[in-house]
Amino acid sequence: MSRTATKICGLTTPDMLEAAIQARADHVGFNFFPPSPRYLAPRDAAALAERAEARISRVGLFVDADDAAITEAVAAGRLDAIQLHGQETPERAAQVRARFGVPVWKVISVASAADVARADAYATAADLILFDAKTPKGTLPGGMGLAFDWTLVANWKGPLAWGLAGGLNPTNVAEAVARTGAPLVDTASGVESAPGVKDADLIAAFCRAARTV
Ligand SMILES: O=C(O)c1ccccc1NCC(=O)[C@H](O)[C@H](O)COP(=O)(O)O
Repeated sequence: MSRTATKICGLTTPDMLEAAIQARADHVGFNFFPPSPRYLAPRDAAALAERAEARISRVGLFVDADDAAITEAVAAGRLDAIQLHGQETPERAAQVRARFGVPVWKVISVASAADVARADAYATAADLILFDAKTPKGTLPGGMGLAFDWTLVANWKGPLAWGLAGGLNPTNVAEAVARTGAPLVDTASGVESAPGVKDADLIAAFCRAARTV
């Protein structure tokens, strides 16, 4: 069985970045959605990206962003992948991949089996599906610390690589991996002491726990 990959999402400071690198996380997420408490302005992403270059993969998170916003962030954050966390259609995901030439991770917000089935439509449009919890109307589409029913994606045999997000933390991530077989796990609020404030010990504990399975 191969090692579970980890992504720490919503880093905003050099200390947080170093903590993720020290913990041997595989990816860090830069959040380019302005309403988020984890928002990173492109000029700040540039400084983090310089530190991160050749040390850890950088995934840029967007919610229904236009090409201009993605263009600025891809350059500033030296992005290795683009995570589409909004209502982007398969056509839009394919367009983003073609235009920016980096892998596209499409988030599918899950509350039912029908939501999981929506992933199939991205078979040729994206490179990875990230299953995350569906959040209540009027709230942020991610980063809310909400989990969904993991049995809906257990041992998912879809047409793409995949990962699991939503309410994962150092305490439950090993069980989540054991129960779903997720090859990649992603967390934001589960490794924070307050919204947007990452905790180095929690990041280390999360990465360690994800790899124990
Ligand atoms: O983190 C945010 O603030 C956020 C805002 C809007 C869209 C997505 C967001 N986060 C995306 C992530 O990749 C999170 O890791 C994922 O939603 C899980 O979050 P959490 O339940 O807090 O671990």
